[in-house]
Amino acid sequence: MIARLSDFRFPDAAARLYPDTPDRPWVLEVGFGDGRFWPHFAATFPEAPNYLGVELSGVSLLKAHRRLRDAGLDNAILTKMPADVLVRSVIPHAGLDLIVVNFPDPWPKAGHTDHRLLRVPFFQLAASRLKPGGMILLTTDHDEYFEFACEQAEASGVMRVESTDPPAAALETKYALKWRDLGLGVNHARFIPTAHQPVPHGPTTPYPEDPTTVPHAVLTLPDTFNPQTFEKVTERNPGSRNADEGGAWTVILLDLYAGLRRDGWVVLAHVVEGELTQEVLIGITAREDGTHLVRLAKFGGPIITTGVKAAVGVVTRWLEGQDAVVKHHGY
Ligand SMILES: C[S@@+](CC[C@H](N)C(=O)[O-])C[C@H]1O[C@@H](n2cnc3c(N)ncnc32)[C@H](O)[C@@H]1O
Repeated sequence: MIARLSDFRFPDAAARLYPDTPDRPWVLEVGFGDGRFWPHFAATFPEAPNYLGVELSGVSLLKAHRRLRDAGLDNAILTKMPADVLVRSVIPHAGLDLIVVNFPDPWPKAGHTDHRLLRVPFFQLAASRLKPGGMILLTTDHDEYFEFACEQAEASGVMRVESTDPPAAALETKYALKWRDLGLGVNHARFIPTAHQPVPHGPTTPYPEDPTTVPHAVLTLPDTFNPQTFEKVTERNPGSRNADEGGAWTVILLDLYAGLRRDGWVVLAHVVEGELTQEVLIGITAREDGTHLVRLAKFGGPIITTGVKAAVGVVTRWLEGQDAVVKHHGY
């Protein structure tokens, strides 16, 4: 099954995601590519563990989905988003038994190591999300990234490193076969948490069922409001040190569209928060009492983050700049 970010809870629970098999171990694979690892690895268990796969590539997602469906792996969920977002916002504390990373992108160029997944912050996050006895398995052909990851795990203060042989299934992935054909060897390590300090999930919530709690504002537009052009608007916030108050965000209002069916407009906004980006629509709709409602639309399945609430604020402030008078802030 394929899940979108908006299909999850923040944090979620294995019992909700896998209602038929809630008591099985829970395995996360990061960057599953075309999905060859899981059918091989799952077959080494008497019953397939619950599986969550996260990938950035939509093409890979579809290939892997077909492969897992054909293998009859019903308790497998695939999702397309950055791994960091999934692990931080969706995975509960002490939720996972295993995190598998096979042949992660090595970002080999000088100055690009900040793009690597396996750095101190990810190890600390992973230690918080793994159960006692859980671990991360890394298999990679890239010697330099392997050493870097081992150093980062030690530096995290919450992981110990064991070098062992990779599971056979990790040698059957598309990249494993590619490196094998080139005659290259692989490195494998287990990263085992030595502490499970909780890392907060942040203030993310699903799109509310109750419309009154959707981020919004109520305002009066001047009679003269009839925009014929729109200049892009960008606002940035460097973020709070307190993760529960949300991190840095950038909001770009890209365009404004007039409704043809009823009195109103829609703003297209691009919201960036670390690895997470969302394109959201914010409606500006006439109400019976003559005021207008500025509200985040459900279209596109947005989740409510600090940056998405801020986007409603950016639209509201832009309208104030067009002489609107705000009656109520609800964001
Ligand atoms: C070198 S490929 C390896 C694919 C597969 N594991 C294999 O062994 O064949 C790395 C994969 O990780 C994915 N990826 C890179 N960064 C990611 C991230 N932050 N979150 C999720 N997937 C990511 C890429 O899209 C790519 O498919």
